[in-house]
Amino acid sequence: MNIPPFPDDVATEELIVIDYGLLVIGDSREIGKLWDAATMQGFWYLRLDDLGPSADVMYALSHQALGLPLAEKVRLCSDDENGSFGYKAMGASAVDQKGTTDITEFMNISQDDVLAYPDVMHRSYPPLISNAMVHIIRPFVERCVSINKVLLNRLSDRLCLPEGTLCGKHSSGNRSCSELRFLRTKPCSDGSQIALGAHTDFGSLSLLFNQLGGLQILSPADGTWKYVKPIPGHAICNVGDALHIFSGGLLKSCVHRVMPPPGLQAQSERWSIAFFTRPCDHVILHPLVKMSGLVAVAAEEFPDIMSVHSTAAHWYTRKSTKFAVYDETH
Ligand SMILES: O=C(O)CCC(=O)C(=O)O
Ligand SMILES: [Fe+2]
Repeated sequence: MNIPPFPDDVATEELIVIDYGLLVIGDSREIGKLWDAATMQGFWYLRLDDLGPSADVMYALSHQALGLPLAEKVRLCSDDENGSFGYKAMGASAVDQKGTTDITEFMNISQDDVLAYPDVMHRSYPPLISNAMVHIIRPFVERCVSINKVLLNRLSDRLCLPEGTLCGKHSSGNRSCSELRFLRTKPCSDGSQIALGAHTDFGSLSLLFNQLGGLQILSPADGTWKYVKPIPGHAICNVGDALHIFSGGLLKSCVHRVMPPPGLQAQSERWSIAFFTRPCDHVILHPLVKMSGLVAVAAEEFPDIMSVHSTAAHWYTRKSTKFAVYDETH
């Protein structure tokens, strides 16, 4: 794809760049950078040397999946118990108090369904997707799972939690709301139209693969919206609510949204791929104060977090319902 340049005259957030290979080998300086990013902005770039080919194949698949006729996609509207997996049409959620609706459609594919294929854990998918499960989707999902495991282990250690604590809350084999998402935003002549409303991510860690701008974060430094510029070869990573809660508020789940791509990019359709790692459904979201003195001290400052005591599945359902109707607190 010929990608028009990201403009240099829009407010853009500088994110810390972290090299995934150095995290894998336990480089202490890189782990320190991950800690700084996760505790300050909650967002960072993750440099992945071999991102290119698998992401390209996934973009092609996302074009085919969201290119299915609308009637077929509508038949895939989420009907699972947590209301997540399957299709979300453009306009299904409100982006402001007036009830203006979003202009982004999704196809969500459950991690459990991908890893268990051909068994079905939550729902089935159209042949276009199921035929790609083994050779295209599963290797990509397995790679995302292993990246997020490395990130969870490094963060778990820095939180002074017993070894493997965070990964243990995400063990595959138990049902979870973890999912792969394909997103498409149609070109929009109104640059002020919010494409996907402000939210924090509901799970633990999100990996985003973007080619065009449009993602904005509410900058923790000054509370204004700033674009995140996509960098080839890098995923954009962020902390979600579950890690914010487990860590007693130390790890930041930053508010973000999607706007139409800026500048010359506005003419293009925006495609994006996201992978969300979420705790297993039965896991209780609560600060891990008994497992880490660091978390216990941090949590004292956040009474709101101390009062959270919800399963991951319930948190997900409650947040996605709020997201659909617009609620300033989501
Ligand atoms: O498309 C993007 O860049 C972000 C999407 C997002 O924030 C989400 O799906 O939760
Ligand atoms: Fe998000």
